[in-house]
Amino acid sequence: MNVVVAAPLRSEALAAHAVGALLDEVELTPKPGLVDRRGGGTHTDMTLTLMRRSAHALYRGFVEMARTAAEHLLPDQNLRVQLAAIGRRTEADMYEATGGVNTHRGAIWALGLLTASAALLPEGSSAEDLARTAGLIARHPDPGCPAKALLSHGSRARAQYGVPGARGQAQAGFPHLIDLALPTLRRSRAARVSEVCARLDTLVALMAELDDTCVLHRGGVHALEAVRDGASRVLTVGGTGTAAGRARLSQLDRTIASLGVSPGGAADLLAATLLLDRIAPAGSIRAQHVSPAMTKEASWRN
Ligand SMILES: CC(C)(COP(=O)(O)OP(=O)(O)OC[C@H]1O[C@@H](n2cnc3c(N)ncnc32)[C@H](O)[C@@H]1O)[C@@H](O)C(=O)NCCC(=O)NCCS
Ligand SMILES: Nc1ncnc2c1ncn2[C@@H]1O[C@H](COP(=O)(O)OP(=O)(O)OP(=O)(O)O)[C@@H](O)[C@H]1O
Repeated sequence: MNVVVAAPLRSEALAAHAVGALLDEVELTPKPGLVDRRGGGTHTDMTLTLMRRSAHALYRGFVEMARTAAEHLLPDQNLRVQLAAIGRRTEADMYEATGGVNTHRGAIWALGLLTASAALLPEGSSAEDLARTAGLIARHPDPGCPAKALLSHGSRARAQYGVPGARGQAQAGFPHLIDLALPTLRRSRAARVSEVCARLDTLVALMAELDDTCVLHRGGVHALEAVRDGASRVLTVGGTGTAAGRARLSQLDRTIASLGVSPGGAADLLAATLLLDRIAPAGSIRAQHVSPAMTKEASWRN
């Protein structure tokens, strides 16, 4: 039964889910290269405590995004402008909480858009509808975008390697969430692996497919290919719920440590997947759609 929650309370509930999803992501262990319960991964400026503090600091911004979206009837340019301003204020909250470290910039973007679209659409909307509506919002121009944003690591990687990055992923309606990550999470659960393994499988599936600008800017194409190949090798032996998959995950961990890169984009999309899993009912995902990513993923399950 879907309980209809009054708009202000719903905004707070959605924001709490967004923060909860970020905490679930960071606590998940072992994640190659990323901050987890073992430590900072390949990040010298981040700890688990810092990531937790950062996630909590984003609550206010997510509430504001949800409230603003709830007041709108359409995912229009006006909403985009308002969300961008809130997004930048939320980034400032993050930097204040972390002493200037970029702990969640990509996550504010992805989870902010999804939180806003959940507030805009009726409760119980499907993950597909939430992702599509988030994409509609993201496709509007951002006139307040400061010129220095063009110097971000993601912008540079996009220009140098011609990949769509975080912006392109959102503008396309988060295809990696809908066609790959959420189906992987739910399929791994249905195969009765532990919840930790289902989430790790989801992260690894994302790492195997994503053009992650975090990896590209630190390690270039060679590193991205090594990450994707290592992640695919975990999946081809049945995922992290198997002994062989676990051994290959450890190997991937060592590869990523030696390359000194970090799959931050995959981590963001894992958190976004966990948010959709919390707020969109299971079974509402397109079951018929088969993308190349899913076909590839299906091959490791056979
Ligand atoms: C679009 C954003 C992410 C900036 O992206 P850009 O690539 O220029 O910058 P930056 O390198 O700082 O951040 C990119 C981050 O996205 C993540 N990421 C990397 N690759 C990918 C990918 N392929 N898919 C998804 N996320 C990715 C990583 O965590 C990375 O750190 C965003 O920060 C932004 O424009 N913010 C402005 C505020 C705004 O509009 N907010 C409104 C909605 S909440
Ligand atoms: N558990 C996690 N560990 C590390 N990064 C994460 C994690 N979860 C999400 N991320 C994402 O990774 C991004 C940080 O990655 P990274 O530090 O590589 O970015 P950067 O600041 O652009 O680069 P650099 O640190 O090389 O200067 C954040 O935007 C954040 O959203």
